[in-house]
Amino acid sequence: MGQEGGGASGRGLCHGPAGLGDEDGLPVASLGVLGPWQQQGMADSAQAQKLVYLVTGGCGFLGEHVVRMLLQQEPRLCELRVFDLHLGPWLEELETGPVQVTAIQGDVTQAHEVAAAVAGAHVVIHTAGLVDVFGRASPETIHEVNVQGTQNVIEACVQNGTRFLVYTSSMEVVGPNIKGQPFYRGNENTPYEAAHRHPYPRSKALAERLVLEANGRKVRGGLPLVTCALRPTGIYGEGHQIMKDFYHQGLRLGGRLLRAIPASVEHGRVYVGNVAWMHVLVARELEHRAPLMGGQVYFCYDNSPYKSYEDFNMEFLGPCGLRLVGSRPLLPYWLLLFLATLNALLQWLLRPLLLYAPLLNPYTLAVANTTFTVSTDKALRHFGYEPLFSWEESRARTIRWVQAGEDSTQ
Ligand SMILES: NC(=O)C1=CN([C@@H]2O[C@H](COP(=O)(O)OP(=O)(O)OC[C@H]3O[C@@H](n4cnc5c(N)ncnc54)[C@H](O)[C@@H]3O)[C@@H](O)[C@H]2O)C=CC1
Ligand SMILES: CC(C)CCC[C@@H](C)[C@H]1CC[C@H]2[C@@H]3[C@H](O)CC4=CC(=O)CC[C@]4(C)[C@H]3CC[C@]12C
Repeated sequence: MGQEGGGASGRGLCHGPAGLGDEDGLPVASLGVLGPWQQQGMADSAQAQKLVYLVTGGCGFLGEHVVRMLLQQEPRLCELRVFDLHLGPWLEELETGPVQVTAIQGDVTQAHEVAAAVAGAHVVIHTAGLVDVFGRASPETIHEVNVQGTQNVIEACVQNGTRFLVYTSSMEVVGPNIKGQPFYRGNENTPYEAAHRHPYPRSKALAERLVLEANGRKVRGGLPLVTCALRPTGIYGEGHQIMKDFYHQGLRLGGRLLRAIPASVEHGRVYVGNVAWMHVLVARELEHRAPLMGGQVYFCYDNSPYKSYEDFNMEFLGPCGLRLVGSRPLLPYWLLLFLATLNALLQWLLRPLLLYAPLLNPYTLAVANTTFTVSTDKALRHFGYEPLFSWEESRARTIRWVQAGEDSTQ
């Protein structure tokens, strides 16, 4: 991918918020996009293309779906900036079209890089984050990326006069909590003691609070910032690396996976396409429904069935030839907890020599073993959200992706 210095090209075509100018300074690459079907849609639309969107973490699992969804579903888009620490090769596939796609390699922990990327954007969708519950990164790094990075995004919006900020939070800001209390089909108002010790949920909770508290702050030009936070449950779909890991583990075990979690434990899951669609809708509606939506949180939900983590995965891995062995956990809980604790101890002992970060640790065991599901219609009531993909379609797409055996989401 070609890279340019200086400001993002194509910005001259779009008008920034309140006529603010752009800033320079980041390595950027401009890529035209839109397939023929989208070009047709644009031609049909009487709406002018005028909006500049920035998606941080736009090359991640969710971020890529948000980027593609915006290109398909946001006719007012003029420029789409994709900001990420690691730019994905799939960006190159995007063809020249009426929407300017600007790839920006940058780090959310670097305030000046974020400020340069935000300059001139109308809407920021902040999905970038360090998703680590396995002990790969230090607690300090997780805090820096998830909390300081979010603070940098907020300050950049304020400095640049960008008024609309959508934050990808997580169900983890609520729970499961350290007491392992169940959250059974709860909604945004369900009382629950949110108490965290693990760096990831703690960082997401702090970052979410920063975003919500920033709602109403005056941005450059004097207008108020409008923010809201989306809380997905466990996301699945094309690009879900842990699903692929379980698939390969099952293949290594001769087509079998061994049940570890009771089937009665419900774990909330949501299809990535619907999470992306919810981000696009929120971003679109924030302007018109600011008094209602500003400072609000929304769980991300769809019609995916309530099941245990493993039984849910089998909806995809079963048709790919795997079998879940055992109607009850094959190992008693105390033994799993012992193994998880042993893994944590080994991780600590080996740290000076190598990174040992298996999927099973006391935290992941607790999350997988605690019922946490949501049932709400807040997003429908506030901004008309309905899942774009049915459960059948979400399932079929995910199965197709697992079977394809590649890492691309397409
Ligand atoms: N995967 C899941 O089940 C859930 C994820 N989330 C949230 O959704 C968001 C996206 O998560 P995923 O797509 O699953 O993770 P991901 O790891 O696939 O994507 C995160 C993206 O952020 C980028 N990034 C990380 N550090 C960065 C930095 N310092 N500067 C710029 N970019 C950086 C990464 O390169 C990556 O492309 C995260 O904020 C996460 O907390 C929320 C609920 C569930
Ligand atoms: C046999 C083991 C006990 C099974 C381990 C499964 C775990 C690796 C995963 C079970 C639940 C997952 C988490 C959950 O879906 C909620 C999440 C929300 C986020 O914001 C980030 C990801 C995650 C923490 C997710 C991570 C993997 C699990 C712990």
